[in-house]
Amino acid sequence: MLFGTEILTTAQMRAIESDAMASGGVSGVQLMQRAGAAVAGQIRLRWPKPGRVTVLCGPGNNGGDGYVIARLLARTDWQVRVLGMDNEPGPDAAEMKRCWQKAGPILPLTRAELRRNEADIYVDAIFGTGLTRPPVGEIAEVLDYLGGSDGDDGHVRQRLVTVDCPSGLCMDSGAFLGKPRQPSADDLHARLTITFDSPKPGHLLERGPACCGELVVADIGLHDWRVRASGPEQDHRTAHLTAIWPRFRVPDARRPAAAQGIWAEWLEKREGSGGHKFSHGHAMVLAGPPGHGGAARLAARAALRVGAGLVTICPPGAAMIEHAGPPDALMRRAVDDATALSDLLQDQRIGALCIGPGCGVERARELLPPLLDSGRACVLDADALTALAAMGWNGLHDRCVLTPHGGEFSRLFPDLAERLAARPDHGPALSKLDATREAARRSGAVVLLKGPDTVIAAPPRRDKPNATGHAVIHSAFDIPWLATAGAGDVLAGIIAGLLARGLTPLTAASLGSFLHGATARGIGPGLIADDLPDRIPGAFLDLVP
Ligand SMILES: NC(=O)C1=CN([C@@H]2O[C@H](COP(=O)(O)OP(=O)(O)OC[C@H]3O[C@@H](n4cnc5c(N)ncnc54)[C@H](O)[C@@H]3O)[C@@H](O)[C@H]2O)[C@@H](O)CC1
Ligand SMILES: [K+]
Repeated sequence: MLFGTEILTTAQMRAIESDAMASGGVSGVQLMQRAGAAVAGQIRLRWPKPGRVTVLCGPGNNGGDGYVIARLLARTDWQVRVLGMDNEPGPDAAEMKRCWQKAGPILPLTRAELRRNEADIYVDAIFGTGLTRPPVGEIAEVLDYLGGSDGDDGHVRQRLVTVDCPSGLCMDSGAFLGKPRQPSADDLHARLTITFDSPKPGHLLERGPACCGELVVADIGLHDWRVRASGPEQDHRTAHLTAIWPRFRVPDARRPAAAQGIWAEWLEKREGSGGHKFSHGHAMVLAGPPGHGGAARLAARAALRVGAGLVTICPPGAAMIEHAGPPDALMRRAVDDATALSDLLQDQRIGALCIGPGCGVERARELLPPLLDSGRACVLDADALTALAAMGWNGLHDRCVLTPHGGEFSRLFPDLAERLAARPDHGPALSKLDATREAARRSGAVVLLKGPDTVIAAPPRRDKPNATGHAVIHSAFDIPWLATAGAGDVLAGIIAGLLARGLTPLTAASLGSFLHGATARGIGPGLIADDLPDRIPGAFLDLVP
């Protein structure tokens, strides 16, 4: 099992809220008051001197939160203007609206009204998890204004606090409904977003991280119902979705840092597991023809650095000379063809293989059948993925980890990539998470779709083919310098090394992705892939609590 912060889809969040309310343990109004109080509290924490705030309230419960925020800020000497809609919301929001109306008026939610008076802070409580279609008309104009389409880019951005998410953002996918999926200059950017109970996928994927600004996850007392909903008998409902993201604030008890110590334990070489090098696993990296050895060597070095007991690099005989240099700890063995690989794999101590980096597509195509037949844990990257796109899924199994970047993913799963790139016209939009899960289901392998929002998905369990497998989002928007030649080869090697050490494929891929990111964070801008393997030990040390 992997440790991180649990994420909830919007459907899961709604189900937990319904359970909580149905139990009689908490009412909808109480939840709304806690949500509003959490946002008002964050505003007062960051802007201790009361000023002018404009609260924009939408037609549903997100708007209900807005009315609570307005009331609480008005009590603490803020000058509050509320812009709202002339509609009758659900009972909880209606009650909060009436409470606000005892304190002040509701002005029309229009761009003209919004522009009439400048504010120190704008609170976007227009849409949250209930967004189902692209905003249009007057609301779209209000959102465009907040996004800076008047040419005053950054004018509102630094003063925008969003409730649950920037309105228009689909919280399941991180896409803006009705807009292209690429970044756009008038996307709504917040300085601060406060969400409730758990992050949602849209906070971590696509436009979410850039547009939410700082994300605070506020506890509104749903813990007991979330835990119940993720129990083993309910596992179709929640859990199965984990975030690894070092930059957002969650209630103390759920900090990923608490889990990092457990990871460190897994990585530590211990007496109890046997002092012999073979007891820490033997990984093999299949290298390619002369002139292409660098990528495989990066992978092999990384596999050594994550603690595999032995790592052997296996180029064709003609390329052996290229691998004569350091590291001296690396073993070398020629593998010329499929027969040679089959023979070598008779050695049961070889626990994991990495194929793809610098391998050459033809060679990968030749070596894949015996490798897959052996049933060994393996990482298929780069040229192996190109070979696989032509060969189909035959022979793949749940000990395989596929590590495509976006381009490789679209060669392997063209229909999914096409749907993922399409402009979403209703919510929830197909997410990178959905697409990666579907890819894992189709291929029967663990799929790691790379990006600043890496998604790792396991295939469904054999005994539950219709359930979704566990998935992990590793958010790395803060380390753009990791997008550099060879970084993917290092990641493939890290995962192969962790597989050799006996970690499950999903854990090896997720922890590998985390270690890769943590190492890059420690290096900073200017990083080249060669720097990464040798800095992995430093990242290990940081894991120790
Ligand atoms: N359910 C609960 O108990 C809680 C909900 N909370 C808040 O409630 C929010 C969810 O509330 P809702 O489910 O009411 O959803 P929203 O408040 O996000 O909005 C839903 C309303 O907007 C309409 N709508 C959707 N897309 C539209 C569009 N493009 N143009 C115009 N109208 C559109 C829907 O038909 C619905 O009436 C959360 O994001 C959170 O802020 C919090 O108060 C915590 C407790
Ligand atoms: K909002």
